[in-house]
Amino acid sequence: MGQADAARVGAALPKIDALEDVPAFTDVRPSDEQRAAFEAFCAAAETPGEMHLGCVVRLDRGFPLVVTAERMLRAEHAVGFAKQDKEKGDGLLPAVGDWVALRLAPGHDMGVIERVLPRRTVFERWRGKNRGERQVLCANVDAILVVQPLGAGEVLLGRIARSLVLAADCGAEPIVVLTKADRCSEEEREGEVARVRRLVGGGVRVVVTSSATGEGLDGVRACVPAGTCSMILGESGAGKSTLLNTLLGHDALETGAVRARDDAGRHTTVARVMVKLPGSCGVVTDAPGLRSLPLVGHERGLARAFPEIVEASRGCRFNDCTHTHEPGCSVRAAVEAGEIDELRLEVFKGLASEMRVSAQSLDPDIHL
Ligand SMILES: Nc1nc2c(ncn2[C@@H]2O[C@H](COP(=O)(O)OP(=O)(O)OP(=O)(O)O)[C@@H](O)[C@H]2O)c(=O)[nH]1
Ligand SMILES: [Zn+2]
Repeated sequence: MGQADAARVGAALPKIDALEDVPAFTDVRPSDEQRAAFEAFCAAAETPGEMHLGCVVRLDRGFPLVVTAERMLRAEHAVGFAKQDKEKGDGLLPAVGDWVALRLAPGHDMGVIERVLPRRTVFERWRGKNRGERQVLCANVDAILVVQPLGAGEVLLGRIARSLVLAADCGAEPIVVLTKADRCSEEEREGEVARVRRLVGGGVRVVVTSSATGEGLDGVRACVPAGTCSMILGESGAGKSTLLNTLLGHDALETGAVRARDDAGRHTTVARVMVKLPGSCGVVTDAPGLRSLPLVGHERGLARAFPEIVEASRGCRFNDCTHTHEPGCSVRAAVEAGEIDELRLEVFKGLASEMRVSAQSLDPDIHL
């Protein structure tokens, strides 16, 4: 996109001055490696004086908003991105949370993203089934807030486990946030929290919240300390936007509202935003309510989320043991001996079998 086109699209985007809760440069911290990569890039650049280190804090209709130490500005992608994009999918396009080398030519209002600096962590999801496309939802994320509502029947353990695997795979800390606590009885709530704790084990934090009563909000704040970036993940209606708005103290994000429709007539969120929580908290990225989070090649995440099962499976007689009916299954033996929780094994089996199926349907090229 040329500067003129970019300016035209830019004019349709929210006015920068009207944006609230946008993190400042000091709220989002580059790692030493990212700073070093930026300096190395500048040293080799033709116009090092025009280069700025920046963080992508919003994408409005795919259009990045970048904060640098001096200012906040809209940016477009350097021409080279279009080519990389075709060759390697959109994994290289800047995502929210990305640190970038931004060129700002004298007299221009719009920056040009010349390079996405190496990511510490990246939360991606697969889309397009076996076409092997990945979409980066957030880069450099420290924790994933896995949101599930209480008071709507049983909490979906499979959904939580799936999110745990994805978080573990990307190297971010998973934290379970159970919303809408005001919607259920004390008894129901205790039962659901116990099931969730049984699923996630002792190493994962579980916070119970209600945006209606204010319960648990400090617990969420404690999970997002200053200088860190968390991403909020949960299906549509889980209460993500309401939770964020309550933490922010005003209605910054649309809740339960009708959103723009995409080409297929589905509701979609047109903006992906990072917001700075008030006080000594860090930033949170709001991801759209995702319909599906397929597991494809997330073996590392599965092993991290279910270490005791993967460990025990090394003793199974068959390498491809599904721990269901095979003789010589160490995992089932460990369940019978009370060493592995049966609930965890049930959930694990569902996710592992999905991953086996998805691996078979994949285009082998995507492993390149
Ligand atoms: N009783 C109660 N209702 C809540 C609470 N939090 C959210 N809700 C309601 O749940 C509905 C969905 O909340 P949202 O915050 O829009 O859900 P979301 O996860 O952001 O959904 P998407 O924006 O579609 O991804 C709304 O009608 C909220 O008013 C809560 O703590 N208690
Ligand atoms: Zn087995």
